[in-house]
Amino acid sequence: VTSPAPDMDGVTAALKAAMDKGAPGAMARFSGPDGVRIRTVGVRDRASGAGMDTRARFRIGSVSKTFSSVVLLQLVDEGRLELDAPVNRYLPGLLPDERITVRHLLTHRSGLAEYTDPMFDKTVPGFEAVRNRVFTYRELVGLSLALPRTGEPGAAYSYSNANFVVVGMLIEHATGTPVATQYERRIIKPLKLRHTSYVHPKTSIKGTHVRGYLHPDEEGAPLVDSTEQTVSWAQSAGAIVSDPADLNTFTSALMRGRLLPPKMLDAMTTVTPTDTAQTRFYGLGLRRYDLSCGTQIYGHTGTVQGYYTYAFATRDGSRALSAMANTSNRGAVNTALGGTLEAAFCGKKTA
Ligand SMILES: CC1(C)S[C@@H]2[C@H](NC(=O)CCCC[C@H](NC(=O)C[NH3+])C(=O)[O-])C(=O)N2[C@H]1C(=O)[O-]
Repeated sequence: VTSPAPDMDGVTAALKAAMDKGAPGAMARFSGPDGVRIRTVGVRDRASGAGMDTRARFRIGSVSKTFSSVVLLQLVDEGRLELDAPVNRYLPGLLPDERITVRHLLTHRSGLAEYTDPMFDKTVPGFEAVRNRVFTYRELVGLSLALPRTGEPGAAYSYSNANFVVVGMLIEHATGTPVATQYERRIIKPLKLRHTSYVHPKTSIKGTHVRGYLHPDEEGAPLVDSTEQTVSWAQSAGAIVSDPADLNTFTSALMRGRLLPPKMLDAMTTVTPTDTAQTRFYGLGLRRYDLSCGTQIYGHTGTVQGYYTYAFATRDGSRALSAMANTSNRGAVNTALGGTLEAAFCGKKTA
């Protein structure tokens, strides 16, 4: 079955809509059987006026969770961790409930509370309070445990960065190395992701990069340049830097089975619904979106101060799209940017 050609006019329209809603710029890169298509709108740097550029790096936020999930699932495949083992078997005393398992973390069903809700309740003050801070994993887990749990282990999906902070702790416990080493050895080097890095707690982004701009809560207040930050509030839940080409390489390679053996990839892509409409699903550190044309795409979304990201591929890895807009705290921008997915994977709408 031949797949539909991407509707790149539709992708451009979605990027322009993201700008209309408040993004200084946006970009998308599609990789498919007929090659690569790129589109850019607006600027990657408001001060210099430098145009958006698909060779520029940016913060991918929670797309990092899929990188962390791949490393953890490789460790499971190597017999060094067990998916259905209690987290406390590996990290004694860390969590107050022995029933919370490794799988509960990867599916956001642990009941661990989302500490970024209070942290970023006031968007700019919250960001300024942490942008140069360096947290330990245990401090972040402590912030979550200070809040009421969201449910019983295994009961309901409730997204929390805390889950993937603990995933980072498990990776470091099982390997005796920092997560950065594992990303490099297991994903970045094998896939030759030359513009992907985990530089926590450094605040700068090396090479050509996109500057990110945070919308304050107060309507009409000037944008805040949020490019430089440690992202220590997220770490293994959101601190990776990458670019569109590397993200497409990553999602395609993952779906083609280059990072995980078939049974582990099947486990990762076994999903449950996260919305009542049953078009949004979550597996093990991986989202599945069911598009209007029947195509199912797998990947992750990201929201980090100044950057919205989508990084998805088809189940056979033959088609991939990554899209980014350099603003955040502006839901309408995120929604508009999401329009690139339907255009890219479903092609031109027939009348
Ligand atoms: C589930 C999400 C959306 S939130 C989660 C993670 N990002 C964060 O936890 C940061 C949230 C605050 C970001 C900030 N918002 C505020 O400060 C609002 N007061 C902004 O918009 O820059 C990520 O990335 N994930 C997204 C994901 O997985 O798509």
